[in-house]
Amino acid sequence: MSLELNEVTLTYPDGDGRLTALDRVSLDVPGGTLAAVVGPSGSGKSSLLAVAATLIRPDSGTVAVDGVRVEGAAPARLAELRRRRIGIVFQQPNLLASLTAAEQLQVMAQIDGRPPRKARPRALELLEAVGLADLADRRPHRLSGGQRQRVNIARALMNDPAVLLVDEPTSALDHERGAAVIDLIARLTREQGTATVLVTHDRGHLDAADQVAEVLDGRLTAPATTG
Ligand SMILES: Nc1ncnc2c1ncn2[C@@H]1O[C@H](COP(=O)(O)OP(=O)(O)OP(=O)(O)O)[C@@H](O)[C@H]1O
Repeated sequence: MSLELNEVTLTYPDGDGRLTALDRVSLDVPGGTLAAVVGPSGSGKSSLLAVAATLIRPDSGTVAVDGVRVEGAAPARLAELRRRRIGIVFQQPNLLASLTAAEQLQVMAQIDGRPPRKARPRALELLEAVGLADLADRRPHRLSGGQRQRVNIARALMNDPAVLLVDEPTSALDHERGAAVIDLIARLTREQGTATVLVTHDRGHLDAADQVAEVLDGRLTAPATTG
């Protein structure tokens, strides 16, 4: 399990010219490793995650998810790669109001063509891993913000992804709950063996990371290994 970006450049149309959002960015995240990417607003963090998630194709450079090269892959192959090998945790949990916590996870199996009922044991196991074993049958309106974010994280792990991409998961949480969510992501990264990229603008969250890279104007500093 790994994520590798090599010399990735991404530009967007900008008036008559192009704006360079990522400038020859390289990042190598082995399985079981948490890489934090920090940087100010507009520096390119979301663009980096979108490229790693295979949602945007870069202008140049290569991306490999779990050893599978993304360039030139047919759209159907990319969709399968996203479904099976990539877990994404967005800032906002975006849970479905009518489903219980366990069902939010089971639906991921259904999307992947597997019977949701058979996926229930794995859903309950993951809810236990994120500390929500007792709340599996609650709907989102009866969960706190931190609990919803935990469901969101467990859901991203439902299809056993090789790569876990996490975008500012603590923006809606107070500092203490935010720190607990980051510690949880670090622990799950080790337990599940995912290659995890965590994007944050909050430097208070970096202790839990194995690598820290800073992005400034689309350029990434070489990741420093922490701890
Ligand atoms: N779809 C787009 N079209 C044109 N320009 C874009 C687009 N998306 C992002 N940009 C520009 O690319 C640059 C990088 O944006 P990006 O969203 O990746 O930064 P970010 O670090 O994630 O910012 P934030 O922390 O505010 O989310 C910015 O200058 C932004 O304005």
